[in-house]
Amino acid sequence: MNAVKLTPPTGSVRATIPLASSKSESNRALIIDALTDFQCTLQNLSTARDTQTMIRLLKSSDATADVLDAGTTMRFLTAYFAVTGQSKKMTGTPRMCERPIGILVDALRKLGADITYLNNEGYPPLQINGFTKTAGTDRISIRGDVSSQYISALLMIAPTLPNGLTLELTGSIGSRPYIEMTLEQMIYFGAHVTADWEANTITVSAKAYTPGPYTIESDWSGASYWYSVAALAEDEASKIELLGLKEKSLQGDSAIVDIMRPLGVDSTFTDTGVKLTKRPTEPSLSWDFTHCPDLAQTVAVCAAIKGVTLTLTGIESLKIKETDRVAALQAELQKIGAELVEVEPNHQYVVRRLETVPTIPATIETYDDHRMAMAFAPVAMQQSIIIEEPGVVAKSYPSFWDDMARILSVEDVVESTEIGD
Ligand SMILES: O=C(O)C1=C[C@@H](OP(=O)(O)O)[C@@H](O)[C@H](O)C1
Ligand SMILES: C=C(OP(=O)(O)O)C(=O)O
Repeated sequence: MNAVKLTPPTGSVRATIPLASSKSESNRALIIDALTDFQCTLQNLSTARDTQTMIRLLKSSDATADVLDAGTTMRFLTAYFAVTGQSKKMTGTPRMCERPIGILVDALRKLGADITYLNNEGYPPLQINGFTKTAGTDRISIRGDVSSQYISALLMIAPTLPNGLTLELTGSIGSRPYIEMTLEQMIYFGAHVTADWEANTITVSAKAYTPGPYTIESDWSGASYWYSVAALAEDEASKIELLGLKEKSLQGDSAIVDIMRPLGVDSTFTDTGVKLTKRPTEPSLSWDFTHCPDLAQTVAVCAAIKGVTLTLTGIESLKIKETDRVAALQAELQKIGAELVEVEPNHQYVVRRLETVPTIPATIETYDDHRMAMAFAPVAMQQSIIIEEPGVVAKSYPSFWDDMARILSVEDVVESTEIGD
Protein backbone atom coordinates (compact mmCIF):
# COMPACT_ATOMS: atom_id res chain seq x y z
CA MET A 1 0.00 0.00 0.00
CA ASN A 2 1.06 3.52 -0.79
CA ALA A 3 0.09 6.28 1.63
CA VAL A 4 0.95 9.75 2.90
CA LYS A 5 0.87 10.95 6.49
CA LEU A 6 -0.18 14.56 7.01
CA THR A 7 0.74 16.36 10.24
CA PRO A 8 -0.92 19.59 11.48
CA PRO A 9 0.90 22.89 10.98
CA THR A 10 2.05 24.93 13.96
CA GLY A 11 0.75 28.50 14.22
CA SER A 12 -1.20 30.35 11.60
CA VAL A 13 -1.27 29.33 7.95
CA ARG A 14 -0.38 31.90 5.28
CA ALA A 15 -0.12 30.54 1.77
CA THR A 16 -0.64 31.43 -1.86
CA ILE A 17 -1.85 28.45 -3.86
CA PRO A 18 -1.61 28.41 -7.68
CA LEU A 19 -4.33 25.68 -8.15
CA ALA A 20 -4.83 23.42 -11.19
CA SER A 21 -7.06 24.76 -13.95
CA SER A 22 -10.55 23.39 -14.54
CA LYS A 23 -10.71 19.99 -16.25
CA SER A 24 -14.37 20.62 -17.05
CA GLU A 25 -13.66 23.84 -18.95
CA SER A 26 -10.55 22.29 -20.53
CA ASN A 27 -12.35 19.22 -21.83
CA ARG A 28 -15.13 21.30 -23.39
CA ALA A 29 -12.63 23.68 -25.01
CA LEU A 30 -10.73 20.68 -26.43
CA ILE A 31 -13.85 19.17 -28.03
CA ILE A 32 -14.85 22.51 -29.56
CA ASP A 33 -11.25 23.00 -30.75
CA ALA A 34 -11.32 19.55 -32.38
CA LEU A 35 -14.58 20.51 -34.14
CA THR A 36 -12.81 23.58 -35.59
CA ASP A 37 -10.07 21.32 -36.92
CA PHE A 38 -7.78 22.38 -34.06
CA GLN A 39 -7.73 26.07 -35.06
CA CYS A 40 -8.21 27.48 -31.52
CA THR A 41 -5.43 28.62 -29.18
CA LEU A 42 -6.20 27.19 -25.77
CA GLN A 43 -4.33 28.64 -22.82
CA ASN A 44 -3.93 27.28 -19.30
CA LEU A 45 -5.27 23.83 -20.20
CA SER A 46 -5.50 21.61 -17.15
CA THR A 47 -2.69 19.27 -16.19
CA ALA A 48 -5.40 16.91 -14.85
CA ARG A 49 -5.11 13.35 -16.11
CA ASP A 50 -8.69 13.60 -17.45
CA THR A 51 -7.62 16.49 -19.69
CA GLN A 52 -4.28 14.97 -20.67
CA THR A 53 -6.18 11.81 -21.64
CA MET A 54 -8.58 13.89 -23.76
CA ILE A 55 -5.64 15.58 -25.54
CA ARG A 56 -3.93 12.24 -26.19
CA LEU A 57 -7.08 10.52 -27.50
CA LEU A 58 -8.02 13.41 -29.78
CA LYS A 59 -4.59 13.12 -31.45
CA SER A 60 -4.51 9.32 -31.60
CA SER A 61 -5.42 7.26 -34.64
CA ASP A 62 -5.63 4.03 -32.60
CA ALA A 63 -8.77 1.96 -33.01
CA THR A 64 -9.30 1.93 -29.22
CA ALA A 65 -9.80 4.99 -27.02
CA ASP A 66 -9.15 4.12 -23.37
CA VAL A 67 -10.41 7.04 -21.27
CA LEU A 68 -9.22 5.46 -17.98
CA ASP A 69 -11.52 6.89 -15.26
CA ALA A 70 -12.50 10.16 -16.94
CA GLY A 71 -16.28 10.55 -17.18
CA THR A 72 -16.31 13.70 -19.32
CA THR A 73 -13.67 12.25 -21.62
CA MET A 74 -15.78 9.11 -22.14
CA ARG A 75 -19.05 10.96 -22.73
CA PHE A 76 -17.72 13.89 -24.79
CA LEU A 77 -15.47 11.72 -27.00
CA THR A 78 -18.25 9.20 -27.66
CA ALA A 79 -20.35 12.00 -29.16
CA TYR A 80 -17.35 13.56 -30.95
CA PHE A 81 -16.05 10.32 -32.52
CA ALA A 82 -19.60 9.37 -33.56
CA VAL A 83 -20.47 12.67 -35.24
CA THR A 84 -17.10 12.87 -36.98
CA GLY A 85 -17.76 9.42 -38.45
CA GLN A 86 -14.88 7.60 -36.76
CA SER A 87 -14.65 3.92 -35.91
CA LYS A 88 -13.53 3.66 -32.29
CA LYS A 89 -13.78 1.24 -29.42
CA MET A 90 -14.46 3.28 -26.28
CA THR A 91 -13.31 1.75 -23.01
CA GLY A 92 -11.99 2.67 -19.58
CA THR A 93 -11.22 1.37 -16.10
CA PRO A 94 -13.42 -1.37 -14.61
CA ARG A 95 -15.30 1.37 -12.71
CA MET A 96 -15.82 3.35 -15.93
CA CYS A 97 -17.43 0.23 -17.38
CA GLU A 98 -19.93 0.36 -14.49
CA ARG A 99 -20.84 4.02 -15.10
CA PRO A 100 -23.98 4.27 -17.31
CA ILE A 101 -23.86 5.70 -20.83
CA GLY A 102 -27.09 4.30 -22.33
CA ILE A 103 -28.95 7.64 -22.27
CA LEU A 104 -26.24 9.25 -24.42
CA VAL A 105 -25.93 6.26 -26.76
CA ASP A 106 -29.73 6.16 -27.30
CA ALA A 107 -29.73 9.87 -28.21
CA LEU A 108 -26.73 9.52 -30.56
CA ARG A 109 -28.39 6.54 -32.27
CA LYS A 110 -31.52 8.65 -32.87
CA LEU A 111 -29.30 11.28 -34.48
CA GLY A 112 -27.76 8.73 -36.84
CA ALA A 113 -24.84 7.12 -34.94
CA ASP A 114 -24.01 3.44 -35.30
CA ILE A 115 -22.96 2.30 -31.80
CA THR A 116 -22.94 -1.21 -30.33
CA TYR A 117 -22.25 -2.37 -26.79
CA LEU A 118 -19.37 -4.82 -26.50
CA ASN A 119 -20.22 -6.18 -23.08
CA ASN A 120 -23.19 -4.93 -21.06
CA GLU A 121 -26.10 -3.05 -22.64
CA GLY A 122 -26.00 0.56 -21.48
CA TYR A 123 -22.36 0.55 -20.32
CA PRO A 124 -18.87 0.85 -21.83
CA PRO A 125 -17.02 -0.71 -23.57
CA LEU A 126 -18.73 0.23 -26.82
CA GLN A 127 -17.93 0.28 -30.50
CA ILE A 128 -18.64 3.38 -32.60
CA ASN A 129 -18.97 2.67 -36.31
CA GLY A 130 -19.67 6.07 -37.80
CA PHE A 131 -22.66 8.29 -38.37
CA THR A 132 -25.27 8.85 -41.07
CA LYS A 133 -26.10 12.53 -40.78
CA THR A 134 -29.22 12.51 -42.96
CA ALA A 135 -30.77 9.66 -40.97
CA GLY A 136 -31.09 11.74 -37.86
CA THR A 137 -33.83 13.72 -36.20
CA ASP A 138 -33.26 17.26 -34.90
CA ARG A 139 -35.44 17.03 -31.76
CA ILE A 140 -34.65 14.70 -28.87
CA SER A 141 -36.00 14.16 -25.36
CA ILE A 142 -33.37 13.25 -22.80
CA ARG A 143 -33.46 12.62 -19.05
CA GLY A 144 -31.76 15.33 -17.03
CA ASP A 145 -31.46 13.46 -13.74
CA VAL A 146 -28.69 10.92 -14.35
CA SER A 147 -25.69 12.88 -15.66
CA SER A 148 -25.49 16.32 -17.26
CA GLN A 149 -22.46 15.09 -19.19
CA TYR A 150 -24.72 13.34 -21.74
CA ILE A 151 -26.46 16.66 -22.38
CA SER A 152 -23.18 18.60 -22.66
CA ALA A 153 -21.81 15.96 -25.07
CA LEU A 154 -24.84 16.30 -27.36
CA LEU A 155 -24.91 20.09 -27.18
CA MET A 156 -21.26 20.44 -28.20
CA ILE A 157 -21.72 18.37 -31.38
CA ALA A 158 -25.10 19.96 -32.20
CA PRO A 159 -23.76 22.85 -34.37
CA THR A 160 -22.27 20.25 -36.76
CA LEU A 161 -25.61 18.45 -37.36
CA PRO A 162 -27.42 19.30 -40.62
CA ASN A 163 -30.44 20.83 -38.82
CA GLY A 164 -28.89 21.69 -35.47
CA LEU A 165 -30.60 20.16 -32.44
CA THR A 166 -33.36 20.79 -29.93
CA LEU A 167 -33.02 18.97 -26.61
CA GLU A 168 -36.06 18.58 -24.36
CA LEU A 169 -34.79 17.79 -20.89
CA THR A 170 -37.17 15.57 -18.93
CA GLY A 171 -37.49 14.94 -15.21
CA SER A 172 -35.47 16.90 -12.71
CA ILE A 173 -32.16 18.36 -13.91
CA GLY A 174 -28.93 17.76 -12.00
CA SER A 175 -25.58 19.52 -12.39
CA ARG A 176 -27.26 22.31 -14.39
CA PRO A 177 -24.30 24.74 -14.07
CA TYR A 178 -22.25 22.24 -16.10
CA ILE A 179 -24.84 22.49 -18.91
CA GLU A 180 -24.67 26.28 -18.66
CA MET A 181 -20.87 26.13 -18.76
CA THR A 182 -21.13 24.12 -21.99
CA LEU A 183 -23.53 26.65 -23.50
CA GLU A 184 -21.37 29.62 -22.47
CA GLN A 185 -18.26 28.08 -24.02
CA MET A 186 -20.21 27.21 -27.19
CA ILE A 187 -21.49 30.79 -27.43
CA TYR A 188 -17.94 32.10 -26.90
CA PHE A 189 -16.91 30.09 -29.97
CA GLY A 190 -19.77 31.49 -32.07
CA ALA A 191 -22.57 28.93 -31.60
CA HIS A 192 -26.21 30.04 -31.78
CA VAL A 193 -27.97 28.74 -28.70
CA THR A 194 -31.37 29.40 -27.07
CA ALA A 195 -32.02 27.93 -23.63
CA ASP A 196 -35.53 28.10 -22.17
CA TRP A 197 -35.14 26.94 -18.57
CA GLU A 198 -38.90 27.31 -17.92
CA ALA A 199 -39.64 24.74 -20.62
CA ASN A 200 -36.33 22.89 -20.11
CA THR A 201 -35.62 23.11 -23.83
CA ILE A 202 -32.33 24.01 -25.48
CA THR A 203 -32.01 24.74 -29.20
CA VAL A 204 -28.69 24.88 -31.04
CA SER A 205 -28.52 26.06 -34.68
CA ALA A 206 -26.48 24.35 -37.38
CA LYS A 207 -23.55 26.75 -37.64
CA ALA A 208 -19.82 26.04 -37.54
CA TYR A 209 -17.82 27.18 -34.48
CA THR A 210 -15.55 30.19 -34.93
CA PRO A 211 -12.04 29.33 -33.74
CA GLY A 212 -10.22 31.73 -31.44
CA PRO A 213 -8.08 32.06 -28.31
CA TYR A 214 -9.48 30.85 -25.00
CA THR A 215 -8.03 30.84 -21.48
CA ILE A 216 -9.18 28.27 -18.93
CA GLU A 217 -9.95 29.44 -15.37
CA SER A 218 -8.53 27.78 -12.24
CA ASP A 219 -10.57 24.92 -10.84
CA TRP A 220 -13.24 25.81 -8.28
CA SER A 221 -13.71 22.13 -7.33
CA GLY A 222 -10.00 22.01 -6.45
CA ALA A 223 -10.39 25.32 -4.59
CA SER A 224 -12.96 23.70 -2.29
CA TYR A 225 -10.23 21.73 -0.46
CA TRP A 226 -8.49 25.02 0.39
CA TYR A 227 -11.74 26.42 1.70
CA SER A 228 -11.91 23.39 3.97
CA VAL A 229 -8.27 23.98 5.02
CA ALA A 230 -9.18 27.58 5.93
CA ALA A 231 -12.33 26.46 7.76
CA LEU A 232 -10.35 23.93 9.81
CA ALA A 233 -7.33 26.18 10.53
CA GLU A 234 -7.24 26.62 14.32
CA ASP A 235 -5.46 30.00 14.24
CA GLU A 236 -7.90 32.83 13.51
CA ALA A 237 -5.16 34.82 11.76
CA SER A 238 -4.79 32.19 9.00
CA LYS A 239 -5.05 33.49 5.43
CA ILE A 240 -4.95 31.64 2.11
CA GLU A 241 -4.90 33.16 -1.33
CA LEU A 242 -6.10 31.06 -4.28
CA LEU A 243 -4.85 32.24 -7.66
CA GLY A 244 -6.71 32.40 -10.96
CA LEU A 245 -10.31 32.28 -9.68
CA LYS A 246 -13.01 34.73 -10.73
CA GLU A 247 -16.08 35.83 -8.79
CA LYS A 248 -18.25 35.48 -11.88
CA SER A 249 -17.26 31.98 -12.97
CA LEU A 250 -18.57 29.49 -15.52
CA GLN A 251 -18.09 26.85 -12.82
CA GLY A 252 -21.04 26.04 -10.56
CA ASP A 253 -18.60 24.84 -7.89
CA SER A 254 -17.93 28.53 -7.14
CA ALA A 255 -20.95 27.91 -4.85
CA ILE A 256 -18.28 26.90 -2.33
CA VAL A 257 -18.00 30.62 -1.49
CA ASP A 258 -21.55 30.59 -0.07
CA ILE A 259 -21.40 27.09 1.40
CA MET A 260 -18.26 27.84 3.39
CA ARG A 261 -19.41 31.15 4.90
CA PRO A 262 -21.42 29.39 7.65
CA LEU A 263 -18.51 26.97 8.06
CA GLY A 264 -16.28 29.91 8.96
CA VAL A 265 -14.64 31.21 5.75
CA ASP A 266 -14.91 34.70 4.25
CA SER A 267 -13.91 35.27 0.60
CA THR A 268 -12.50 38.50 -0.81
CA PHE A 269 -11.94 38.65 -4.56
CA THR A 270 -8.84 40.43 -5.89
CA ASP A 271 -7.39 40.97 -9.38
CA THR A 272 -5.44 37.73 -9.05
CA GLY A 273 -7.90 35.40 -7.33
CA VAL A 274 -9.61 35.08 -3.96
CA LYS A 275 -8.38 35.57 -0.38
CA LEU A 276 -9.80 33.34 2.34
CA THR A 277 -9.97 34.54 5.94
CA LYS A 278 -11.69 33.17 9.02
CA ARG A 279 -15.08 34.20 10.44
CA PRO A 280 -17.40 32.71 13.11
CA THR A 281 -18.93 29.29 12.39
CA GLU A 282 -22.68 28.49 12.58
CA PRO A 283 -23.85 25.37 14.48
CA SER A 284 -25.70 23.76 11.55
CA LEU A 285 -25.95 23.94 7.78
CA SER A 286 -28.33 22.52 5.13
CA TRP A 287 -27.27 22.39 1.49
CA ASP A 288 -28.73 20.96 -1.71
CA PHE A 289 -25.83 19.57 -3.77
CA THR A 290 -27.94 18.81 -6.90
CA HIS A 291 -26.04 21.42 -8.90
CA CYS A 292 -22.59 21.03 -7.29
CA PRO A 293 -22.23 17.29 -6.55
CA ASP A 294 -18.42 17.40 -6.55
CA LEU A 295 -18.46 19.63 -3.45
CA ALA A 296 -20.40 17.21 -1.25
CA GLN A 297 -17.41 15.23 0.03
CA THR A 298 -15.40 18.36 0.88
CA VAL A 299 -18.27 19.87 2.85
CA ALA A 300 -19.23 16.60 4.59
CA VAL A 301 -15.70 16.05 5.94
CA CYS A 302 -15.25 19.70 6.93
CA ALA A 303 -18.58 19.78 8.81
CA ALA A 304 -17.77 16.44 10.48
CA ILE A 305 -14.52 17.78 11.97
CA LYS A 306 -16.01 21.13 12.94
CA GLY A 307 -18.94 19.43 14.68
CA VAL A 308 -21.40 21.34 12.48
CA THR A 309 -24.56 19.29 11.85
CA LEU A 310 -24.88 19.15 8.05
CA THR A 311 -28.08 18.20 6.22
CA LEU A 312 -27.39 17.20 2.63
CA THR A 313 -29.84 16.73 -0.24
CA GLY A 314 -29.18 16.22 -3.95
CA ILE A 315 -26.40 13.65 -3.50
CA GLU A 316 -28.02 10.73 -5.39
CA SER A 317 -25.66 11.13 -8.37
CA LEU A 318 -22.67 10.53 -6.07
CA LYS A 319 -23.43 6.80 -6.28
CA ILE A 320 -22.43 6.61 -9.97
CA LYS A 321 -19.21 8.62 -9.88
CA GLU A 322 -15.60 7.39 -9.47
CA THR A 323 -16.87 5.19 -6.66
CA ASP A 324 -20.16 5.07 -4.74
CA ARG A 325 -19.25 8.25 -2.87
CA VAL A 326 -22.13 7.94 -0.41
CA ALA A 327 -20.95 4.49 0.71
CA ALA A 328 -17.30 5.63 0.72
CA LEU A 329 -18.13 8.64 2.92
CA GLN A 330 -20.22 6.47 5.25
CA ALA A 331 -17.27 4.12 5.79
CA GLU A 332 -14.52 6.74 6.12
CA LEU A 333 -16.33 9.41 8.18
CA GLN A 334 -16.64 6.80 10.95
CA LYS A 335 -12.84 6.79 11.19
CA ILE A 336 -12.81 10.49 12.08
CA GLY A 337 -15.63 10.13 14.62
CA ALA A 338 -18.64 11.09 12.49
CA GLU A 339 -21.47 9.43 10.59
CA LEU A 340 -23.42 10.04 7.40
CA VAL A 341 -27.00 8.91 8.01
CA GLU A 342 -29.68 8.48 5.35
CA VAL A 343 -32.66 10.28 6.91
CA GLU A 344 -35.07 10.06 3.96
CA PRO A 345 -34.32 7.22 1.53
CA ASN A 346 -32.24 8.40 -1.41
CA HIS A 347 -33.05 12.02 -0.60
CA GLN A 348 -31.90 13.49 2.69
CA TYR A 349 -28.73 12.71 4.62
CA VAL A 350 -27.19 14.12 7.81
CA VAL A 351 -23.55 14.30 8.88
CA ARG A 352 -23.11 14.42 12.64
CA ARG A 353 -20.46 13.64 15.19
CA LEU A 354 -20.44 10.34 17.07
CA GLU A 355 -19.80 9.91 20.80
CA THR A 356 -16.92 7.50 20.10
CA VAL A 357 -13.32 8.70 20.32
CA PRO A 358 -11.59 7.94 17.01
CA THR A 359 -8.05 6.60 16.66
CA ILE A 360 -5.56 9.27 15.57
CA PRO A 361 -4.15 9.13 12.98
CA ALA A 362 -7.08 7.67 11.06
CA THR A 363 -6.12 5.79 7.88
CA ILE A 364 -8.45 6.82 5.07
CA GLU A 365 -9.13 4.57 2.07
CA THR A 366 -9.65 6.47 -1.18
CA TYR A 367 -11.53 3.98 -3.43
CA ASP A 368 -9.81 5.15 -6.67
CA ASP A 369 -11.51 8.51 -6.07
CA HIS A 370 -9.44 11.70 -6.16
CA ARG A 371 -12.12 13.56 -4.20
CA MET A 372 -11.98 11.09 -1.28
CA ALA A 373 -8.24 11.81 -0.90
CA MET A 374 -8.56 15.58 -1.24
CA ALA A 375 -11.71 15.92 0.89
CA PHE A 376 -10.06 14.16 3.86
CA ALA A 377 -6.66 15.87 3.56
CA PRO A 378 -7.78 19.13 5.31
CA VAL A 379 -8.54 17.08 8.47
CA ALA A 380 -4.76 17.41 8.97
CA MET A 381 -5.28 21.04 9.98
CA GLN A 382 -6.45 19.62 13.33
CA GLN A 383 -5.14 16.05 13.64
CA SER A 384 -2.67 13.78 11.89
CA ILE A 385 -4.20 11.63 9.19
CA ILE A 386 -3.00 8.97 6.75
CA ILE A 387 -4.38 8.99 3.21
CA GLU A 388 -4.02 5.77 1.21
CA GLU A 389 -3.22 5.72 -2.51
CA PRO A 390 -2.52 9.46 -2.66
CA GLY A 391 -1.74 9.24 -6.40
CA VAL A 392 -5.50 9.26 -7.11
CA VAL A 393 -5.41 13.08 -7.05
CA ALA A 394 -3.82 13.05 -10.54
CA LYS A 395 -7.28 12.73 -12.08
CA SER A 396 -8.07 16.40 -11.46
CA TYR A 397 -5.30 18.04 -9.41
CA PRO A 398 -1.86 16.46 -9.90
CA SER A 399 0.02 19.07 -7.80
CA PHE A 400 -2.34 18.71 -4.82
CA TRP A 401 0.24 17.17 -2.44
CA ASP A 402 2.93 19.67 -3.47
CA ASP A 403 0.46 22.45 -2.73
CA MET A 404 -0.47 20.87 0.64
CA ALA A 405 3.25 20.63 1.47
CA ARG A 406 3.33 24.46 1.42
CA ILE A 407 1.30 24.48 4.65
CA LEU A 408 1.91 21.22 6.48
CA SER A 409 4.10 18.13 6.57
CA VAL A 410 3.29 15.51 3.90
CA GLU A 411 5.37 12.35 4.41
CA ASP A 412 5.34 9.12 2.43
CA VAL A 413 4.41 6.16 4.61
CA VAL A 414 6.69 3.28 3.81
CA GLU A 415 4.97 -0.04 4.39
CA SER A 416 7.16 -3.09 4.92
CA THR A 417 6.53 -5.51 2.04
CA GLU A 418 6.00 -9.05 3.22
CA ILE A 419 7.69 -11.91 1.38
CA GLY A 420 5.24 -13.27 -1.16
CA ASP A 421 3.53 -9.88 -1.72
O1 LIG B 1 -19.59 18.18 -17.16
C1 LIG B 1 -18.68 18.14 -16.32
O2 LIG B 1 -17.56 18.66 -16.53
C2 LIG B 1 -18.96 17.46 -15.04
C3 LIG B 1 -20.26 17.24 -14.64
C4 LIG B 1 -20.61 16.61 -13.34
O3 LIG B 1 -21.05 15.29 -13.61
P1 LIG B 1 -22.62 14.89 -13.66
O4 LIG B 1 -23.28 15.71 -14.68
O5 LIG B 1 -22.56 13.44 -14.02
O6 LIG B 1 -23.17 15.14 -12.28
C5 LIG B 1 -19.42 16.57 -12.39
O7 LIG B 1 -19.70 15.69 -11.33
C6 LIG B 1 -18.15 16.14 -13.08
O8 LIG B 1 -17.06 16.14 -12.20
C7 LIG B 1 -17.79 17.09 -14.20
C1 LIG C 1 -17.28 12.98 -11.16
C2 LIG C 1 -16.12 13.48 -11.56
O1 LIG C 1 -15.59 13.35 -12.81
P1 LIG C 1 -16.09 12.52 -14.08
O2 LIG C 1 -17.56 12.26 -13.94
O3 LIG C 1 -15.78 13.40 -15.25
O4 LIG C 1 -15.28 11.25 -14.09
C3 LIG C 1 -15.29 14.28 -10.63
O5 LIG C 1 -14.29 14.85 -11.08
O6 LIG C 1 -15.60 14.36 -9.44
